[in-house]
Amino acid sequence: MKDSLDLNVIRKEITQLDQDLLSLFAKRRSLTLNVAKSKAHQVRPVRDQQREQELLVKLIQIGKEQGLDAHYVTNIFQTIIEDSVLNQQAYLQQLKNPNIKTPTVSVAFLGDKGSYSYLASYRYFSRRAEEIIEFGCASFDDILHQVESGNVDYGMLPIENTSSGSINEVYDLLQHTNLSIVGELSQPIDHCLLTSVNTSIDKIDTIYAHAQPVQQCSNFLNKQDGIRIEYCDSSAQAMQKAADSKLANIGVIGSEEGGKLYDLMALTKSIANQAENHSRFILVARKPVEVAEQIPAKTTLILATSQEPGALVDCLMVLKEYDINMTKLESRPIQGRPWEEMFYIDLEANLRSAAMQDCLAKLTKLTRFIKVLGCYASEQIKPTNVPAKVLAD
Ligand SMILES: O=C(O)C(=O)C[C@]1(C(=O)O)C=C[C@@H](O)C=C1
Repeated sequence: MKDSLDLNVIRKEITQLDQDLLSLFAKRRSLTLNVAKSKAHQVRPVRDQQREQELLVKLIQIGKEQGLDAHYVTNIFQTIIEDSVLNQQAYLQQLKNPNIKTPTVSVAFLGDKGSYSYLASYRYFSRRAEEIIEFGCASFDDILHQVESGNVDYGMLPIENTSSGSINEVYDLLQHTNLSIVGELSQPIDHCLLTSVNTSIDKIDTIYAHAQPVQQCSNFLNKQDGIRIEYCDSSAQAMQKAADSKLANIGVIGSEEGGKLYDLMALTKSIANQAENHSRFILVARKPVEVAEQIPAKTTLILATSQEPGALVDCLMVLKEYDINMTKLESRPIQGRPWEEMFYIDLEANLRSAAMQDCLAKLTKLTRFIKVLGCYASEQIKPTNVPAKVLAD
């Protein structure tokens, strides 16, 4: 057979090319770190969407000349740029907060190895620490307790999901903690039906799962006749139980990545009701952090208004006055005070900015209770759009 059609020869060449690509990605990363150093010096924002758009348009044009379609090129480079922005942000945050502990951090999260919170912890600290001391917990309450008592440095908590909404238990716990929110992370969640042995869907009669994934995969589960759900405290516990069973009738809901840690295989992928399923996590610590001026910041407040008509509207009007965008408004009952609500508000603002300080002073006058839960770097990086004409041409 000609060398050009020999599978082993072709694969060897592909492997080499992929390794060359990795070296180029690493080289690009170190260049963007120099960009961050330069921006730290000049106090220029990390994000420059005009530059991103010019870059994407140029790359699409060059890609087309080499037979690569515009969407493929856009997807690849949006991912590369997102990584660049997050890396630069992590670097600038380290510079702004020299007391942040590295290279070893201890993190408490829900569940054990392979849980979504475990994966989120590793993802968040992959840019910030060299080693993670894992501390799996059985409840959200325990996570906060471990951080409050100084047993661990950080706690990773899921706060909302694009298909099942807010995680009320976490909001309620935040009312009573002295911890600060110091970071956030948006993690894609791809629920799969995993099994410990090679089997088929018609043989499955029991599924182990945590309540959240069950809610998020209700359409898939409702279509499976005669299946019993056995609720577990976390996805990790569910995966461990399924792995121990080694039975063809047992399935478990979890991520493919987490399942691999338990030697589980994906029988059916992407079983969530919504194809785009993301969870937002918050990271809590005993001390607050400062957010560098070059980075988009978020500030989270909790407040209770008076019981008069329009009291919340008055607060929202203050945000309008200072042109501060609100990305989330959640209300939760105040424990022990029937029909009274505590409001949780996420704002696109740096706590240290003059606008946010003035806004806070006005809100304090308008509310019965107000507390800053934290100010942290926003990690929700919206991709820069390429003009439709460029994609279509
Ligand atoms: O060129 C810059 O200013 C960069 O920060 C680098 C980079 C990139 O990775 O290409 C990243 C973020 C900016 O929004 C634009 C471009």
